[in-house]
Amino acid sequence: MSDTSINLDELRQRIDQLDSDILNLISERASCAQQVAHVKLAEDKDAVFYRPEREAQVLRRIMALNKGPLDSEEMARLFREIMSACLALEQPVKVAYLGPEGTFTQQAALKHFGESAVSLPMAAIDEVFREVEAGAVHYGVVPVENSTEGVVNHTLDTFMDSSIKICGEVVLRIHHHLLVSENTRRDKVSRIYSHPQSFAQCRKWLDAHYPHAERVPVSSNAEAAKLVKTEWHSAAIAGDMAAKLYGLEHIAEKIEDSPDNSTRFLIIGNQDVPMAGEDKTSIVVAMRNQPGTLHALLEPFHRHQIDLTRLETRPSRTGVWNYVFFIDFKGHRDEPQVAAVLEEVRLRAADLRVLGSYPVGVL
Ligand SMILES: O=C(O)C(=O)C[C@]1(C(=O)O)C=C[C@@H](O)C=C1
Repeated sequence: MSDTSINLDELRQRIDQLDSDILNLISERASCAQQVAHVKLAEDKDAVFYRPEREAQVLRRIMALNKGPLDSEEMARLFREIMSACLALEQPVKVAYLGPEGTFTQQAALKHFGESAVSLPMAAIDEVFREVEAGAVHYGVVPVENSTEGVVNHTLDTFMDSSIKICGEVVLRIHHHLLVSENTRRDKVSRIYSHPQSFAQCRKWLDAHYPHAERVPVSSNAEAAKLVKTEWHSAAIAGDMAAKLYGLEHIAEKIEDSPDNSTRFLIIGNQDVPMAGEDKTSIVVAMRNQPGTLHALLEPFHRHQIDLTRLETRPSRTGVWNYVFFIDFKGHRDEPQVAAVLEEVRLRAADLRVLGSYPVGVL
């Protein structure tokens, strides 16, 4: 045997030993999580098991401690899954998302909660809200804005009629691929299915590579992937989850026009989340229609040096609310400075509702 094979055996023995150590440590961690569940139940019989602020702290700490060679995001993803499995021991978490199966929203749900969460597809954004409000699921995941296409108005509008809270956010890099089935004649693609937003995000690429193919908009990327299965001359634009779900092959990868195309999703639920250390707050404010309204609304943020991360205006759907503003800013409602701003804005507004303070997305 050569030297290399002796080294290989030795290295594999070391890996086996390390795996046994990791196994024991993960089991010990899981037992700890089980004990945490008992403590929570002893304190409150309706205890909430999922703790977004704690999860954010655990992941950030791991990223800060990591010395490589694995990069910090990769390491955090491994711990994400360990924590997901630990939470499932305490209570399997049920999450509704904007379906069907295979959408980017499902990918976002699993990125945030890990693979041990039970994810349930819903046909529409309001159904996700309803399921959470009714207590049929613990949390919901809905898209709220895309870096290329802007805000998802339907999600914002649904907040106006709901008492639901925002418990978290997750940002997903969106990669679109041109997909075909094994029966597709790759040289004869004359029709492409996708969601209108995906067509918009891949327009330049399509104009350059498939200028003559018919572009057929459908309700989701996953639906597009499903349709392609049965048509020999069609392709779909969709993401990895849909490709895997329907067993499709890639003709071209990452065809989005903007290399940092990403979508932000909100985690909605019924709980107020304590401070994690790096938080955001989302509010909806109704202002009277009079000169200087926007200045009056924003001035306290400027004076208290609070960083606004998003401002959207939506038409009010009642007579009293002339303008409705959705505002996201850095900080938690329990921080004195944020509480002071909220009080000032409340005095100037016709109405103000805090949709939630929650940890800034970690992964
Ligand atoms: O610290 C807790 O409250 C736990 O339940 C433990 C734990 C973990 O595995 O670290 C699991 C689930 C929670 O969402 C947060 C953290």
